[in-house]
Amino acid sequence: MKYRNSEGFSHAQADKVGVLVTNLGTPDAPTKKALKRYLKEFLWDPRVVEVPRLLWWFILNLVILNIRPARSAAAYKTVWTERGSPLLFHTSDQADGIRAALQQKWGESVQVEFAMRYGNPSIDTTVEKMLQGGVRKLVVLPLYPQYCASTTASTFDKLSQYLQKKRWMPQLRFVTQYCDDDNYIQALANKIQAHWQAHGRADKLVFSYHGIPERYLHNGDPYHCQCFKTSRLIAEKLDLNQEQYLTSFQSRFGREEWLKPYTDATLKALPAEGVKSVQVVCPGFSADCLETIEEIGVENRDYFLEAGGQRYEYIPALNADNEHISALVRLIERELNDWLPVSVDKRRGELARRQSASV
Ligand SMILES: C=CC1=C(C)c2cc3[nH]c(cc4nc(cc5[nH]c(cc1n2)c(C)c5CCC(=O)O)C(CCC(=O)O)=C4C)c(C)c3C=C
Ligand SMILES: [Fe+2]
Ligand SMILES: [Fe+2]
Repeated sequence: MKYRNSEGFSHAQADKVGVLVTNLGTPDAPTKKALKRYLKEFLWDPRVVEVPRLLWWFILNLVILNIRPARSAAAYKTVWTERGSPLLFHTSDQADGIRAALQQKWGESVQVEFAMRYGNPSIDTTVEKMLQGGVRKLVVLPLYPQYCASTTASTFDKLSQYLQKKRWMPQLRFVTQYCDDDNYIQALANKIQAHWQAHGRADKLVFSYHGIPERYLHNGDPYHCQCFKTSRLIAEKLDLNQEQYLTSFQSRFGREEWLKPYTDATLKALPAEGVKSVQVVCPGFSADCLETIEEIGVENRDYFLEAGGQRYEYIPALNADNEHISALVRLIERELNDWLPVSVDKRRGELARRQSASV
């Protein structure tokens, strides 16, 4: 059979609205074997590495997958927790927070789940579960504030590949970016301000984003512009002038040129320019993960201090902070509003009004 049927479908089942939040994905364990599986899936995605397939097959399978898994596993071991990978448990907590807020308003008519683009829980199994549960309308929010083909569009590819196999696909809304969403910007500005209150200010605030090959920018990817926009909007909220902050790009991979300035080179150069203290924040990462905890929290700290810097602080990601959850909920509600019946709150209010009118 070509298409997958909706097994167990009953005409009496109530329709639901689904909310799927996604992130990149992470290995199942900090081991060489798990890393090999994860990196193979991730780096074989043509949205991530835009290199002719045959050439890339040889480089990936004969070189990278023989070297990188052991190195990456060692790095993942340093950030692994009792709850597993930080990216996984933060995303799970975010979904819990969003579910609690939405179900308080709309009850069981909303189903909230999270999934990962690579690895587990997969988009396929999660969406299948939602459709089985009666979800007929689906909002997808990839937790990438800035649009990038390598992340956002790749998530859409994976979802649509799955839906292509389904007989009955849901009505779909897909959030492609929220780099300038006022609630997200405000949440980040407040997080920085709270850090200043606890620790004082530094000479410079560094906004560090995950990099991509510079070639992708020249081919029309808006990611670079959206990163600069996010930095500018946060800086405006904080009343910072151009001397007080900068934007840079981290996590380079491979030999070609990536977006510049590079975070590591910048942090190595700043002390010689008289910048002795920095605070680094990563607005593109909605959850702390290997790239923030280890690369920014440890590796880049060493570069800065070894180059003569005196004080280095990493300001954590928004993770499952209340303000982040409310910002994401408001983002989702914008997509949901005309899909849902009157909310439980409104219904309760209406009932109370009717009861008091009849007394
Ligand atoms: C060609 C390679 C890569 C591109 C392009 C890329 C873009 C990109 N990635 C993120 C977010 C994350 N990346 C993470 C890890 C990670 N990224 C790459 C490579 C590319 N990323 C690799 C090989 C890895 C694995 C780690 C390693 O081996 O060094 C993570 C962390 C995942 C975790 O488990 O903690 C995130 C998050 C964005 C936003 C992005 C483009 C904008
Ligand atoms: Fe990455
Ligand atoms: Fe740009």
